Amino acid sequence: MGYLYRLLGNMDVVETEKTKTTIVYYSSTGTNYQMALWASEAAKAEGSEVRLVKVPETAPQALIDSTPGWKAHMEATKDIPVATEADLEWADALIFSVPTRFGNITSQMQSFIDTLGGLWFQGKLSNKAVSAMTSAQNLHGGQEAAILSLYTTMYHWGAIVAAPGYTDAVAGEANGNPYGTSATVSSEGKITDDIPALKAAVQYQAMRTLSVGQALKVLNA
Ligand SMILES: Cc1cc2nc3c(=O)[nH]c(=O)nc-3n(C[C@H](O)[C@H](O)[C@H](O)COP(=O)(O)O)c2cc1C
Repeated sequence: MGYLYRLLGNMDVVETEKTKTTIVYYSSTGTNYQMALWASEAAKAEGSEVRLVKVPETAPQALIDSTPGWKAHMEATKDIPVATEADLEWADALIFSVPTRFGNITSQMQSFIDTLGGLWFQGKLSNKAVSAMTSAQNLHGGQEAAILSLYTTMYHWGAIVAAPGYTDAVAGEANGNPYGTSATVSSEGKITDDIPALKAAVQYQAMRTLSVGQALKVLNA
């Protein structure tokens, strides 16, 4: 009863305030950056305020410098802001995009997540709508495992996972991963999926996650 009263009492928040979406990504060769960018454009088109941020790079500079695609991507995205606790606290909806590495997320993303203990302890990561996207080289290279491992953390936060499922045809057409959009990349780092279908799936996932974030604003007001 108290919960319902609070919910209804805050309905004006849903009507009047823009949804805030933070898109957090890690990318070595540009795939997850591209997906994050598509999600950012889609969220803005839906009227959301958006922050597009990358997690800090932790790999040795010598390794990056010796890998041409990695080095070029770091240079091309040097002006993208680095993710902070404040970017996560600010948002109603969080979308993550991270490569699959050995069937898991990258250590760069995990390192950033491991700095969020204080925010979690204060309850500032709860009741946010979240979803995740990934890319991998192989068609069955661990995409689902990577996304699900990230969702384990989200459940600890008390976030609300707004995975695409099969709630729309476009979500199924790009690799059919119901947990989150997954791209397939060649060893040269080029996306081998049908780009319009992949982009449509990313756009749909972004729209769905921020819509859930908008609905959850009543819990966070
Ligand atoms: C150390 C390492 C581990 C990887 N592990 C996997 C894997 O388990 N499965 C897979 O299909 N691809 C794997 N890949 C390929 C990456 O998923 C691919 O490079 C990434 O999706 C590209 O994303 P980005 O362009 O955003 O960096 C691995 C790549 C590296 C460098």
